[in-house]
Amino acid sequence: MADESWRLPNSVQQLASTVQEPPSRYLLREEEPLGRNLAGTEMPEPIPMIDLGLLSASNDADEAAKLRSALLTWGFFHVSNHGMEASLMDSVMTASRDFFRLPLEEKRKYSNLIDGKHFQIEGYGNDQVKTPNQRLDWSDRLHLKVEPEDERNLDHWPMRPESFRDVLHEYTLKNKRIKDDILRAMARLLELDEDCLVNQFSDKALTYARFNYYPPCPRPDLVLGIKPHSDFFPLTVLLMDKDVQGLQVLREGTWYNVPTVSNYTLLINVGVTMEIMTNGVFRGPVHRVVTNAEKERISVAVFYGMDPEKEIGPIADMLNEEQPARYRKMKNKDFLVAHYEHFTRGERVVDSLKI
Ligand SMILES: O=C(O)CCC(=O)C(=O)O
Ligand SMILES: [Fe+2]
Repeated sequence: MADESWRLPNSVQQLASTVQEPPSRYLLREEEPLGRNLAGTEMPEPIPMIDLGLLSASNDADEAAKLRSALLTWGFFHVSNHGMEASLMDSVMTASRDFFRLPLEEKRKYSNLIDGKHFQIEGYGNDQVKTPNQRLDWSDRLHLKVEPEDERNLDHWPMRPESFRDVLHEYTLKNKRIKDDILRAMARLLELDEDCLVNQFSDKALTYARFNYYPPCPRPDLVLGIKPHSDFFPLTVLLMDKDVQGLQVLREGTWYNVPTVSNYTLLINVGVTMEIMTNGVFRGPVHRVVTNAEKERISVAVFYGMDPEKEIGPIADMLNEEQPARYRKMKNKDFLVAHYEHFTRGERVVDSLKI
């Protein structure tokens, strides 16, 4: 029988503690479409910081202008004054760190491989490996469905550290309000009805949390923590490691380093579904994560998606004769499958939907 062991990736955390050189499957190749220079460039101006409390309470014109500029240039923005307690943000980071510190056999209880073989989206592990020469990312992750709440697969929710489940539940509740405030502000910028974007997310809408763990890497010049991608779901709320930089954003052909933030802000970005809904006005930025030779890095992303049965397409109120639809419609769940196909090849699914 053919050797299929290439389908089963290692825990990168374990690899990092045992090898001097990353195996060749992790190394960037010369023909890398977006370049092999991983150093990144300093941003010409920082990603805007939006005072969400001010923006939500009074639709403050300066904050709205900053949000518009952030969405049109970076596709990313920081939010402060968002109402989430600093202590909760610390607890999320601590629970994540404690989870990844558990022995491998404990983490594997939540594996994303059924019977150690068949890939599923939820659980602890790595990307699906589809071909023997697929380049692999230098990270492990835990990916969990958090909403709809009655569809949570608690089998995948860690029992250790003990606080993990409660902390994630609490974090999800607090994040939801932040997401709605942001969506309302974005709808106002588009001169849509204020609830137009919020209403795209029904009670069947999917929300996933993804805990990313990037171990130290002996070759940060040749290995990526996460390959270039645009997020799929309309909105991502990211809690970044306060001490270790790693995220890079692509803008007009240049990779920019996103500096760490020491205060309790959240980093928000839009994804390709938002790009389609807004008919290409708010574009899902391409980003990637580089590794660090000495330090581990952790991030926690919450991805806000839609009902899988819903059809995704440009919002009707945004279309007219001058602005015809630029993207085909597609059922969300079919779109998600197409996204993962493109993702493992390092391509953007949204480009395949352009009319
Ligand atoms: O680790 C980060 O800063 C970004 C992670 C990311 O891009 C993702 O999980 O989609
Ligand atoms: Fe991402």
